[in-house]
Amino acid sequence: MSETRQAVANARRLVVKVGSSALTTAGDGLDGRRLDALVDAIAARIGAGSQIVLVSSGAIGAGLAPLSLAKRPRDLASQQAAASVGQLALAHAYGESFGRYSLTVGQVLLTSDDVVRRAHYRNAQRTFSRLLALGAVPVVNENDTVATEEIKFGDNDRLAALVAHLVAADALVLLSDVDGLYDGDPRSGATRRIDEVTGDADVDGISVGMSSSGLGTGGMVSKLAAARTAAAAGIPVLLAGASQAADALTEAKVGTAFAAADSRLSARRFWLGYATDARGRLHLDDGAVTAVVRRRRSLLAAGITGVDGDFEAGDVVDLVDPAQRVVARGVVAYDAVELPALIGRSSHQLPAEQRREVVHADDLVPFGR
Ligand SMILES: Nc1ncnc2c1ncn2[C@@H]1O[C@H](COP(=O)(O)OP(=O)(O)O)[C@@H](O)[C@H]1O
Ligand SMILES: N[C@@H](CCC(=O)OP(=O)(O)O)C(=O)O
Repeated sequence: MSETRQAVANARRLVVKVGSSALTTAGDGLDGRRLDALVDAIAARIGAGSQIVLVSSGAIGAGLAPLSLAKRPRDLASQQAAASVGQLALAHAYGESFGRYSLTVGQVLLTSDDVVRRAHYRNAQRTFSRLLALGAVPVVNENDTVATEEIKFGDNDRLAALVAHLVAADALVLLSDVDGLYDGDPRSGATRRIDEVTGDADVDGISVGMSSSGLGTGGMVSKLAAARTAAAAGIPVLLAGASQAADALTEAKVGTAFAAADSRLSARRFWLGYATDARGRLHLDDGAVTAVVRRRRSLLAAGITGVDGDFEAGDVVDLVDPAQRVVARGVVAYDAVELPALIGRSSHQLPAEQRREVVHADDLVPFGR
């Protein structure tokens, strides 16, 4: 068995994420039978000595039927109303289901602010560690009723990866309605499941699509991004079907395994690269991409071809290559309004006070491995 699968099978602390499509059905809401089967698998792993943090989607899906909504609404306010009703049903269902094993659950609702702001981050960390020390199972979801468009995590796959970092998990298990990552969108015809992903090269060129169930949000795109985030934090990931939860949580021989990166990013670089959102974009020419990504150099004004966004010095920006791919992220040293006069010019053409790097190498996280 691969080292990654072994690491998942042996992990002492795991984050398990389950998607809406694995727990709810559009017309009928929460599916108690599937929820119980998931809880059976988690309780067995806890019984075998592991600690588990459960990140569960499904609040919006569970709130539809009680509010007589036929399908997931599109507007934020109705989604938030559905989440408000559904989260209560979800928490109640987990309480009852884990109760069959005399396990107590604790609800943790988070917004991205809670991960980005240091004081909130530390508080959440303390709560998780105390819940686990007391033998409770933390059940996490995004705090949908207060999260506005800009502060929404966007999807619980990303939330799960950030929580895995926050609780220093040894493994992340993503459970969905699909039994792994396929080399093309399974809806588009013959495709093959990928067994193991060791780096970006293994997933380059495969077609990943959005959710098919109408209940999930991120589809495979967000699962791949979450796996990359966890890998950067040094955490191995297993992506499998929720119906395979029992196998995934014992021998970990099912689904797609994503290896953790060899070197774990420091907490600050992890935050910079993965936990925050960028406030703007700097477009780089090929020479600057090579300097920044391969040679780990600072970004100078000479290699920048364009600027988007209304950011200030100290904000986080994405660095984009000529093919429009985000190749790195970093803290910018100038306000957006200052840059147009500097870009494309080499240092000796600039006044002394504008010769500093646009993004210093110490404040830069290149992507791709
Ligand atoms: N390359 C791919 N491999 C596997 N699934 C894919 C791929 N591309 C798109 N998908 C779709 O992504 C869906 C899972 O995402 P989603 O519905 O958001 O799940 P969840 O609710 O578990 O977060 C699958 O049901 C599948 O239709
Ligand atoms: N917070 C939302 C879930 C958002 C979400 O990411 O859903 P999914 O893609 O099914 O994991 C809810 O509970 O409905």
